[in-house]
Amino acid sequence: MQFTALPSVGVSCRFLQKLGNCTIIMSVLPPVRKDRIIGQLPKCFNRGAALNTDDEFHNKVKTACQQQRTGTVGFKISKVIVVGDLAVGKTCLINRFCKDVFDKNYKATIGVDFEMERFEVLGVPFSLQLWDTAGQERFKCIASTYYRGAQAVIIVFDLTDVGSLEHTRQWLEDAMKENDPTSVLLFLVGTKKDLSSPAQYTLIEQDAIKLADQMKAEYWALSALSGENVREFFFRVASLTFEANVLAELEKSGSRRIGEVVRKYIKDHPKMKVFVLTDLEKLSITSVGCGLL
Ligand SMILES: Nc1nc2c(ncn2[C@@H]2O[C@H](COP(=O)(O)OP(=O)(O)OP(=O)(O)O)[C@@H](O)[C@H]2O)c(=O)[nH]1
Ligand SMILES: [Mg+2]
Repeated sequence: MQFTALPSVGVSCRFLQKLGNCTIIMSVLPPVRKDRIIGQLPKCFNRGAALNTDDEFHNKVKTACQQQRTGTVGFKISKVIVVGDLAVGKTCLINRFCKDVFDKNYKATIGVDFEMERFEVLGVPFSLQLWDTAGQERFKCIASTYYRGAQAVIIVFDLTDVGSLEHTRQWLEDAMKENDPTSVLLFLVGTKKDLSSPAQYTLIEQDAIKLADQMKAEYWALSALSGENVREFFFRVASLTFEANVLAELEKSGSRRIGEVVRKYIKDHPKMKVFVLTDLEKLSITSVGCGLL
């Protein structure tokens, strides 16, 4: 077996692997940055408007990650879309977290932009695909074509602009047209905290918490300019989407395991035909019959 290093492309390092006449190109990612490692479930921002108030990751998720169960906790990616009115600060928020920069000049996003952020959660590689969509009406049509398949939706408003909070209902409705509401995690995020006075902040926060409760979203307030709560927020998004992702996989692999037991039995008894009716929803075998072939 022979390996040849190729020039690196983006963050990945590529190798040519020779297997007989066959050449395989393998991509090897560098290790996850030390400041993207999550070992504990990060706290919510406000216990009155949180998706969950647990102190730790779900036990089933911790156990699966400890045992590194193949197929259940392999490399994972979740799609996250960021929506909200124009100029509320979506791009600045993503840029503060992913690149640690802040631009005070407004440059409208045209259609969509995309960032990939890599984490390690409970020892398992995990990536967030962050889709930064345009808030301007004329680009909405293009942006909405990227909504489908989101595991989390971040709805952004400007803490100094009540109108942008009111419009979040419409953004949610549009995002949900393309997604399954039962499996998407929602976050309602107020930006530009540095610009609002304590009195102004308290007022808008009351409305935002009420709305978050109605939407079943988790509420956060932050500032891309100062960086306040930005890292905490994205760690929370990464952790909750990871947890939901692993729980969904565990549920699926539970159903697969029953199928595997049945297949094995048939193989061990080639002259016997085994009929098995399973209730995959409840993961229970409801009836079994057999006969000679
Ligand atoms: N003071 C302050 N200004 C901010 C903050 N976040 C964003 N801004 C400013 O708000 C303006 C709009 O920010 P963007 O991030 O481009 O807004 P957007 O939501 O991506 O806008 P579209 O791409 O048009 O949808 C810019 O001038 C930013 O500098 C913040 O936390 N504090
Ligand atoms: Mg933008």
